[in-house]
Amino acid sequence: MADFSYIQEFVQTFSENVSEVLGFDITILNENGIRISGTGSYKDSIGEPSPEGSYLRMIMETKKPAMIYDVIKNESQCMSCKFMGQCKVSASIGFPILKRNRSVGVIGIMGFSPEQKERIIKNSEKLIRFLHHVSALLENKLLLLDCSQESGREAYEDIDVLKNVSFDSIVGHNSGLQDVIKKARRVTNSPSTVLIRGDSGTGKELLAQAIHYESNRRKHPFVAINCAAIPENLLESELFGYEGGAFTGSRREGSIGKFEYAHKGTLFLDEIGDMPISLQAKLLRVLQERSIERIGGKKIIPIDVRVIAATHRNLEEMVEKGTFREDLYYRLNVIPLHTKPLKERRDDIVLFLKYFIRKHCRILKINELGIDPVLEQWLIQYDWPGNIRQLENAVEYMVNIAETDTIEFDDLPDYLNKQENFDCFRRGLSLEQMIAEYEKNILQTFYFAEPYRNDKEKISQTLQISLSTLYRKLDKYQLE
Ligand SMILES: Nc1ncnc2c1ncn2[C@@H]1O[C@H](COP(=O)(O)OP(=O)(O)OP(=O)(O)O)[C@@H](O)[C@H]1O
Repeated sequence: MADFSYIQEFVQTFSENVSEVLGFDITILNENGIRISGTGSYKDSIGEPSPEGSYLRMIMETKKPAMIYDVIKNESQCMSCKFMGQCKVSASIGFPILKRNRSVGVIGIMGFSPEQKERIIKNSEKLIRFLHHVSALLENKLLLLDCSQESGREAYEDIDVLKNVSFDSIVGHNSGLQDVIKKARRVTNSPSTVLIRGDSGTGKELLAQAIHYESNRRKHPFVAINCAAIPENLLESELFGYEGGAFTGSRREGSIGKFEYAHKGTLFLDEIGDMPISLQAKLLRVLQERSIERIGGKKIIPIDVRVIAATHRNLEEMVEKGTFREDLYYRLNVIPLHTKPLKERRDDIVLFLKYFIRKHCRILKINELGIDPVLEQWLIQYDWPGNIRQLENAVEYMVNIAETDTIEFDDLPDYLNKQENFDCFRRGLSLEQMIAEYEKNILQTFYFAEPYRNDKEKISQTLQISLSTLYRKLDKYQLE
């Protein structure tokens, strides 16, 4: 479901325009009380939590608009605010932002001078009506975004894995996997950094999500960033954000980074081994000091983020070669978890096949398909280089392509065809014929491979058969 993090840029530009027209400062908080837009002095605290007990937070709770016009005397609304003594606001009107009647934020018109105070008091009704419209507009914007996300996702609606992930949504009985889950369960509520190691497509991100959604941070964002997919110069601003005008081409109003988005939640740093060494030092500082500085900014912004990092790289080797900082390695590797490749947990493949067949039949709204038992065995012994992701893609393909209510060999995708010889299964050949097929393939490969091409003596030596046997077989398979 969309929240303000999806439209932060829009909300900030909108606030600036409204502020210019009305002649007041504008600020908007999200449902966690984080400032997601602000003009004037509020601009400096975008991404930061607003003061606990502030009257804007109170509006979010009561879902009712409110006005203050004398902060010092207005005890009922400002008493519990930590910043009451230092507050420079002369008057303000706040209006809740609701989404389907649920409080998702609050917008405030803020006056500081006596003149602004007077205008707010004099025009309060009009301003409240105006804020009502703004609030409805923002609600519509979020709902529209939900719709566009939903239409892309509609087909997946019933599928467990796309709902809040839990450890129960991780498929697999394999004892190694269960040990990992057991360990992960124990550390869900700890703030300590987790480092998940494992090949691509082995469920590292899924495990990270399960840790987040089962932790006491679940109501706050799970933010993922792939350090390998973003160019070095952009990665820094993506992570830490920047102030307006921090560099050529940057947005006028600046931008908050993933660390700030993930405040109180979890930041998943995927492919951490690919993080440029120049950024590693900065990341280490953030992990140690629990605060960030935006690019071009001077302010220290405290952050409360749990970091889960993942990589398929051999970090120890990288440390030795000097391409990964040793101090960062130790800082990240506090709780190490390992996800195993499919070939080390073949006992789970049958479960995955059933799970993915069911999932994709539901997506296509067709009855659940069966699978040819010989094909099932073949899939179990197949060496899945792309792991679970590749297995799922293959199943998705087969479910789409199958013509009967059972998935057959003919339904296998071509890219699997090329890697393994299974034509023999397909045609229902006898064992003798299958062996012959296999033998022919081997001879063909050697006969045409560059270092052996036509060199029968070399081929016979390598395959440890006599030259005459080789001639006989080449003749049998008509390879000459
Ligand atoms: N145990 C599991 N149960 C169900 N689905 C799984 C499991 N493990 C992985 N998957 C699915 O396989 C796909 C790949 O998993 P994921 O993205 O978590 O892997 P990864 O190790 O983070 O991959 P990469 O390193 O390439 O980013 C996802 O669609 C995920 O939902």
